[in-house]
Amino acid sequence: MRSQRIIRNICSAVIPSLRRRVIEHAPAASIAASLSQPVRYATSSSSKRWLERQRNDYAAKQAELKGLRSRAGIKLEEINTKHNIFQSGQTVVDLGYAPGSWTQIAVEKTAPYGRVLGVDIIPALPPKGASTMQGNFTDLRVQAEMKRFLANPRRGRLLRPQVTTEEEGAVKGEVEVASQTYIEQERAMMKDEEEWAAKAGDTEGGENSVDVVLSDMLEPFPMVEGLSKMSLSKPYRLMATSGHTLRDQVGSIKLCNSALAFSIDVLKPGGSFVCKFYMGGDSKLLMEKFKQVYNKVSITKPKSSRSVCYPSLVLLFLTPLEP
Ligand SMILES: C[S@@+](CC[C@H](N)C(=O)[O-])C[C@H]1O[C@@H](n2cnc3c(N)ncnc32)[C@H](O)[C@@H]1O
Repeated sequence: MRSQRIIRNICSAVIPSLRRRVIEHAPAASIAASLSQPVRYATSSSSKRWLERQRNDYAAKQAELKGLRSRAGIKLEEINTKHNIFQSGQTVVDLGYAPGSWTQIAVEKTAPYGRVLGVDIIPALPPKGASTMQGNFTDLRVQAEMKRFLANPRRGRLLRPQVTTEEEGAVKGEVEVASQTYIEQERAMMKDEEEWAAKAGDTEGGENSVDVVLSDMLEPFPMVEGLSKMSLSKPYRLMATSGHTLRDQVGSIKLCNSALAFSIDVLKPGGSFVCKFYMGGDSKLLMEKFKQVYNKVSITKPKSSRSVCYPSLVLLFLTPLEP
């Protein structure tokens, strides 16, 4: 009886939903067994529906074929095909990058000399070729750190071309890369960053440093389950939407306002801003703000966007910025 009570207490502190579903009627042994089997979630009827939908979803299949971390990357590809946002060598900032498929697309489209900086409030493995920070984007100290990163045009950028084919290797950099060890390359990069930090002092900088700002942030919802996924390779996904339309719209618009202010600070004239938000509520007001700042404002709903109970729109803003 005592051991059952101890386990019950641990469970109630860690996984409230399990407490409700399992503990009330289960003996201690089966409680322990169920704790070691998070697969439970995958067998619920909503998870089955989700798996079924993923199986029949062309964007999910495409994403899997391309090795993307989620189907969201296919939406960004569609937007890029339509509006031609990315060029090789650009600097891209991805706000709310986790799990990382927009970042993956940005890295691919700006290769080999581009640089991509992702920021997210949850921990997630940085996609290959990108730099990432973990923090709450709405915190101005996090934004200051990002601006300091962006101010140094060499930071986060591959200084020498990646040798991918024999032909490319023969053109540039092959001898230099081959003659340097990994440690030597790391040391050179650290020296460069130290010199830059000494030169820049405490200033944030970062104005006119970014070609594309992406924002796919959604207002996080408090964690209620899924804590077992809290790892770098399999991060816990903050629940994206709460199911309460107005709450989600308000949260999404708040994050867009933050991203808009940041984009004004860092975007180069002629740069682009891609921002997702839920239409409704104050979104008309937000649109007016965007129109005051950007020359061209275009609303687009990618083919691969799922139709949800209220329309989720991806907005594309093309500059130049007004003086
Ligand atoms: C829909 S997901 C982004 C998916 C991503 N574009 C991709 O392709 O994989 C939204 C992300 O926004 C992040 N987010 C929400 N609020 C944030 C904040 N204040 N600061 C940083 N990230 C935030 C969430 O943690 C979540 O990972």
